[in-house]
Amino acid sequence: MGKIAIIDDDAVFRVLLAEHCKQLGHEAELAGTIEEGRSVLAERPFDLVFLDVSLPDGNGLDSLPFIQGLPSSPEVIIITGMGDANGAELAIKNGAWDYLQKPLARQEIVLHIRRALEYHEKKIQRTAQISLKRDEIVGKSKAISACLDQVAHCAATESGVLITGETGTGKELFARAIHANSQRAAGPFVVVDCASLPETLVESILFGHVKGAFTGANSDSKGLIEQADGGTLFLDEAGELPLETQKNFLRVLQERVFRPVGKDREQKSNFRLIAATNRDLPAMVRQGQFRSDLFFRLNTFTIHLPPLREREGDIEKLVMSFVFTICRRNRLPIKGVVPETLATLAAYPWPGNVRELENILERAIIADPTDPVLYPIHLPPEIRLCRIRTMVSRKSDPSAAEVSTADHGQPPSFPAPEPLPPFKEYRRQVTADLEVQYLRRLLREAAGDIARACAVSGLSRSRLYDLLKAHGLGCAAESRPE
Ligand SMILES: Nc1ncnc2c1ncn2[C@@H]1O[C@H](COP(=O)(O)OP(=O)(O)OP(=O)(O)O)[C@@H](O)[C@H]1O
Repeated sequence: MGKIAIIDDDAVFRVLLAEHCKQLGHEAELAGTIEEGRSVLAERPFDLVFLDVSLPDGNGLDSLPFIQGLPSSPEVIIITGMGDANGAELAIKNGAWDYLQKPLARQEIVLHIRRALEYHEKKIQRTAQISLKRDEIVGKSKAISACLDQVAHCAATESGVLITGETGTGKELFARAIHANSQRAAGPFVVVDCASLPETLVESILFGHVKGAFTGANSDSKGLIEQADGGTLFLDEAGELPLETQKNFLRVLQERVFRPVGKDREQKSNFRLIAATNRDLPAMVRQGQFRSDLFFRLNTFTIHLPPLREREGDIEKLVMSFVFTICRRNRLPIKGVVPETLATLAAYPWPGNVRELENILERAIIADPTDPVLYPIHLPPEIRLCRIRTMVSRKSDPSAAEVSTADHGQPPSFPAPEPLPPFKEYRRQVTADLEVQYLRRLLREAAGDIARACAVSGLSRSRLYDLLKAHGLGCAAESRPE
């Protein structure tokens, strides 16, 4: 017996659909708005959700990520009264089970319910069977958990996988996780970096060559495709594959045979293909830069890795993990990280994603290896200024702050987007923030000894007290000597 939720503002349709569900032996819960639907779904686990697109309080499609992020991971069937090809495409791309248009015949509904529930049951069993090895993948956000579910699903199959996502989001890491959790784990994982294949040697690198095939071929050489026999071939930056090589590669994918340069016989290689790209392959297909037949071969199952700025709560976990490994690697005591540093890192949009975060932390740690704590002052100015900019714009216009933190992955650029605060206010905020950071570090290094703090900073005692008072730091104001 399945548990089905129906979210639709058409009361007659809702009740009729619920009747059909009950006749099939399933339970049905009803909701007429997105808000009602969310509270129904939050109360207990569901296997299947019928979701209307136009609801009185918004577009049902916007709730897809919420529904798919639920622990029971229900299948979703989108229903609508109006034909909406774009909405249908969006729904399917976002993992909806199907997209149906009213009016619906009973038989059609019955078939969809049966299929979706069958699939859901198998999915749950499979996920329970696979306990994913994910040692190196840090993060627990809904967005990344959904990707890990897909990794578990792919690892249990032999199908090709296309991993998409911005640079540095972890495409290779996820490809390795699929391999490590698959039946081919004991076999090789061979990386083809399509972006750095020298044009004249592409065939030889991929397919291998025999001795004497060309000038400089002094011995037989195995190509990457042969090396991947029994394991996984990872085609990194697949969008960079030259058109001529795409044609040859297609044949290898269709038949799993290849011919080394200079050899007259074809050879077989039993490999599983995983490809990755940060390019928009469908657009490249439209522009004639990527073969559509190859694209359809690669695109059997797609995992889209979200950018770091969309993984809520993961930055903190990644920072802790990287600080630990970087300190270990450099034989340093493990540094502490103050909340202000985490807040500063969380406010930055990370166009280079996890790789950029790792590099920034490495630089920050190495730059001041003796300090046992990582403060915002250790971070590059563009990252610190990003948070300050957000705080300033939030003060001058609360709605503008939302916009500036989302920032769509663009590196921070100045001048800041509208509304720009008056220069004086902006400068005051920036200066105040830097002063606070400086004073905190000064007090810590001087271990609270004001005379020492004055000596280190070059500030007079009264100026130091004024600054501490202005920023509300410690009880210095009360203990100030007259
Ligand atoms: N979730 C994660 N947890 C821990 N480390 C991660 C995570 N995601 C990425 N990394 C690390 O970030 C770096 C970049 O990852 P990776 O090379 O897999 O990204 P990519 O998407 O393939 O990048 P590109 O598109 O530039 O090739 C690696 O050092 C990887 O270990």
